Amino acid sequence: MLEKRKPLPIYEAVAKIMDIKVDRETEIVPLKESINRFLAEDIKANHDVPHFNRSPYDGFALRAEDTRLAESGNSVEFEVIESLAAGMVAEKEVGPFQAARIMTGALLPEGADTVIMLELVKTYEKNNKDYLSIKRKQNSGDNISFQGEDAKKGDLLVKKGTIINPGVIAVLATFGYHEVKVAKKPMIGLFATGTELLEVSEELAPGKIRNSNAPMIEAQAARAGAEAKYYGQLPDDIEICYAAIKQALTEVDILITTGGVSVGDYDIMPDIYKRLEADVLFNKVAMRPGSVTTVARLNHKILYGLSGNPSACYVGFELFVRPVIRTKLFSEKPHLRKEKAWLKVDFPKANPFTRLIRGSLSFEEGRLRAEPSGLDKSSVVMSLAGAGVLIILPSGTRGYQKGDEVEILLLEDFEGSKAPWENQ
Ligand SMILES: Nc1nc2c(c(=O)[nH]1)N[C@H]1C(S)=C(S)[C@@H](COP(=O)(O)OP(=O)(O)OC[C@H]3O[C@@H](n4cnc5c(N)ncnc54)[C@H](O)[C@@H]3O)O[C@H]1N2
Ligand code: MOO
Ligand SMILES: [Mg+2]
Repeated sequence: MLEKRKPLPIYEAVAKIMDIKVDRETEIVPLKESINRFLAEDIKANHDVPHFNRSPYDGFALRAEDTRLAESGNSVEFEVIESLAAGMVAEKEVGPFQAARIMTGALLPEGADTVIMLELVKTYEKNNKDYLSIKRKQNSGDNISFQGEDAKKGDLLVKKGTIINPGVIAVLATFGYHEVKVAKKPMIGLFATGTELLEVSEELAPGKIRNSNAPMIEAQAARAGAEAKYYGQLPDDIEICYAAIKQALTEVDILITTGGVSVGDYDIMPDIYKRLEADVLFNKVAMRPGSVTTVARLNHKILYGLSGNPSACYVGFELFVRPVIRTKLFSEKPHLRKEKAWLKVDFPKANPFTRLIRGSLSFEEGRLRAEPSGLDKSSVVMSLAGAGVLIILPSGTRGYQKGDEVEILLLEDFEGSKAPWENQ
């Protein structure tokens, strides 16, 4: 008689995993290689930005008080005493009725408190000297990029755990970070189990299928910010699997296997956990796909037994592996980001388990709509290609109708969420 498995609600399964204390390591990488890595320290402004008052326009820097009488019927004349390109420092102070020609980005000369745009002045020469006249009053502070207007020294700009995007790179460059302290990419061991599996490059044969889970998980790990160490395919043979898994556990702290976790004659992972004397946290989750997802602990190591069925494997990774990776990457929002959308189709069938439909999003009449990206079956691959979200359909006695508001989990988002699971 088969041992009866107790399905755990998703939030309990997630909580059990998140209770495990994981270590976090850091490393220093060149700024240019830091894209998509996770910051391992808060970034604070180590100086004001800009660190001097500067001109936002090509024009003339002068004293606003001297323009008091300038108006359309009355032009006021200024002598141009020097010309300032960006990067230059003025040699002269701007005195009464004097102006310095100035370019965008140049340090404002002493004495000047406003800049007038080149287009608004008339320039001319008189007695071998340069002059300008203006017919418009300026106020002190007009057209100046003030010191510290972008960032003040000491401001907290980017928090630890933030993914480094091109904007963050610009911030880091501004403050002189030619090297950045980032979280080390977690290394995750990976085996695909199944005697039926062919390598991707192999020709099809009767009863055999190509191994799509391993490359998929490698890509999911990369998307989450980790690296997968792929140990290869294993036949459904307990001795071979046990030896290979035991060896891999000497090298990695997180080990994923796919396949062999259900109740079939060749589903050997439960016996392997027993032999390893690993503590099985759960072996059934009240969700579909991925109900057979099994997670076990061996000291501080985590063993993930993801389903062999591709859609179940995919969902199991996103719900249970990704948040651990993101936690190791210092993220305070390690889970998939949760938002709301309207259903575009009916789901008339009630389900005893929460369903996570692989879906895509669109905007219609200003509203976010979600619809399945393919067949909603645990064994399918094709719906994964178009999946941008997981549509959450909580378990219960009723189905769902087109137009119902539902929660969705975003698969390709940089924000994440703190705790998406409440009672499911
Ligand atoms: N009597 C029962 N049968 C099944 C149950 C159950 O509760 N009672 N659960 C079903 C559910 S739900 C799922 S999901 C699957 C889980 O199966 P396993 O995790 O044990 O995985 P396998 O049996 O090894 O393979 C399942 C399926 O996936 C294909 N597969 C496996 N590995 C790969 C891979 N690397 N790439 C692509 N496809 C792969 C494999 O050929 C099988 O078709 O069990 C149900 N059965
Ligand atoms: O683990 Mo299964 O995916 O619920 O279909
Ligand atoms: Mg099986």
